[in-house]
Amino acid sequence: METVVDASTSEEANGSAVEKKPIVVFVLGGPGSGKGTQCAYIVEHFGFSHFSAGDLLRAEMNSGSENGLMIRSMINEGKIVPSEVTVNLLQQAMEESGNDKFLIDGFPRNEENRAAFEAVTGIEPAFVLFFDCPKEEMERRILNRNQGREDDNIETARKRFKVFLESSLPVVEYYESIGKLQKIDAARPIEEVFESVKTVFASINEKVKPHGRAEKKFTLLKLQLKWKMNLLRNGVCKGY
Ligand SMILES: Nc1ncnc2c1ncn2[C@@H]1O[C@H](COP(=O)(O)OP(=O)(O)OP(=O)(O)O)[C@@H](O)[C@H]1O
Ligand SMILES: O=c1ccn([C@@H]2O[C@H](COP(=O)(O)O)[C@@H](O)[C@H]2O)c(=O)[nH]1
Ligand SMILES: [Mg+2]
Repeated sequence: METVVDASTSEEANGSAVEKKPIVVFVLGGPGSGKGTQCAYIVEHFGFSHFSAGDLLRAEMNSGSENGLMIRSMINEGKIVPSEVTVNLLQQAMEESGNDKFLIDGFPRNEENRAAFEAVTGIEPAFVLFFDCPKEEMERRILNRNQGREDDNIETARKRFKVFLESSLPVVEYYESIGKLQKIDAARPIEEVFESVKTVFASINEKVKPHGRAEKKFTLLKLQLKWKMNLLRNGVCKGY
């Protein structure tokens, strides 16, 4: 597996810094594999902002927005919500965070998601964490979660798992093929899983050093401008 390359510290041959891009880490894994749990620890230790695409969609669903009914029906069927909706929510959350280091949890879910995020934001992940967990263990965790999620029932869990195998695993395999995948054995107790996660982040920590305050603000302004230009150029998201 190739070592992680961080987009934020690219330098020209003469050593002068060119562009500081936001640092994005995608966090993938089957339903109930422990993505949200581990992200909370990563935030605490490594100063990232964490955005779960599923959480953003559930908030949008409950906000009374025009997409609410569509999102509810997709979530209850374990289906993948159209990219323009999810990318829009992620982009908004990233802009509003004031941070420039992001953990994007549960996204991209399929190839279309992956391509849309890249086309709209111009950002590729520094690396991708993949929580690898057996189906039976994921099922057990979902059914014991008890957080009032409408999709935490055996019927929807199985649909989500099928969609994960058919649509999300190919994305995981894509990142493996380009050397960006960091695979973690997620079947172990939470603390043990986090030990492995820590090792991954510690080994790339030098490369993902936090930007200074002024630098951070400048990065975000450039980011917003770039997104707007990408939209004008590509028109990827019909909803804008
Ligand atoms: N390593 C672990 N061992 C045992 N239980 C765990 C572990 N990690 C997480 N859990 C528990 O399993 C449940 C699912 O975890 P979590 O919500 O983090 O998964 P997720 O990957 O975000 O799921 P989803 O894709 O459905 O959002 C939670 O109740 C959590 O406390
Ligand atoms: O990028 C995404 C993320 C999620 N969904 C939908 O939400 C549910 C729940 O997602 P969790 O990651 O388990 O919170 C998922 O089954 C999808 O229906 C999505 O469409 N796109
Ligand atoms: Mg989650």
